[in-house]
Amino acid sequence: MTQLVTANEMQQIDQYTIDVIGMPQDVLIERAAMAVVDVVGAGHFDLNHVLVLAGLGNNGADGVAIARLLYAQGINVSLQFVGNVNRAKDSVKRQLSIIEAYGVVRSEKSDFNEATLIIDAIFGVGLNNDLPEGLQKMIKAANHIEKPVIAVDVPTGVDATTGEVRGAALKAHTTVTFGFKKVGLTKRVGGYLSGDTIVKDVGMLVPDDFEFSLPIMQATVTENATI
Ligand SMILES: NC(=O)C1=CN([C@@H]2O[C@H](COP(=O)(O)OP(=O)(O)OC[C@H]3O[C@@H](n4cnc5c(N)ncnc54)[C@H](OP(=O)(O)O)[C@@H]3O)[C@@H](O)[C@H]2O)[C@@H](O)CC1
Ligand SMILES: [K+]
Repeated sequence: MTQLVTANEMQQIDQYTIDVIGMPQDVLIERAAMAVVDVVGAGHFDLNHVLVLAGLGNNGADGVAIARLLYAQGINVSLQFVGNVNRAKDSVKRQLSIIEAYGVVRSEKSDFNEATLIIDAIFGVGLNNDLPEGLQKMIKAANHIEKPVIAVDVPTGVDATTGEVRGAALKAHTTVTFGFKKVGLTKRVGGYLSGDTIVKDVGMLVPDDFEFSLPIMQATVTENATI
């Protein structure tokens, strides 16, 4: 039984948790990062060279925190910031200043070929337009060499509500999504590109009077194999 949410509903829940409950945003980001690091370390991926792609919003903040945690575990990780770092949100800038102290390698170009695993933390539920041309090209190149990708919250380029692709989208082996399963991960191309989707609780709270607009998704047939 999975409650599905739209991107907007997830953002409302995020904001309620931070603004009303008073949960610090950096705590949510750290818990999101730890949730992804758990999946990275679960033994299904070659961690010889992990490449984290981080964007300029909170999805990117998750990515920078993930790079820091992997580095602290002694994993060979490099961080590529995607976008104009001057336009990055404060949450990302805080993570970038913390990671400076750890000495994590920052890679400017996409060294996809050396990477054995890509962590996609470019865009999440805040995607609100088609991706910029340059990023579309990068994503198509990454999909072409078929490196395993773990998507943070939503595969970059997938609309978390409609499941449509906004110009181009990374194909994920696994998507670690926070709080609730975004409906865009279950339908149209989004359902295919998200790969195995794991929902992880990061401590978000739902207002008592919150009205979900979507039904609770019955478990898929395979999950009901006993019937
Ligand atoms: N909130 C929380 O507490 C928690 C959030 N969490 C994480 O935050 C993620 C949501 O973060 P987010 O809202 O910052 O949006 P995100 O997806 O990072 O996009 C970044 C910015 O990019 C921009 N942009 C959008 N589309 C664009 C395009 N096509 N081309 C170019 N630019 C584009 C747009 O900026 P704008 O254009 O609106 O100025 C947008 O703001 C969520 O998925 C989860 O991973 C977790 O840590 C748990 C706690
Ligand atoms: K992402």
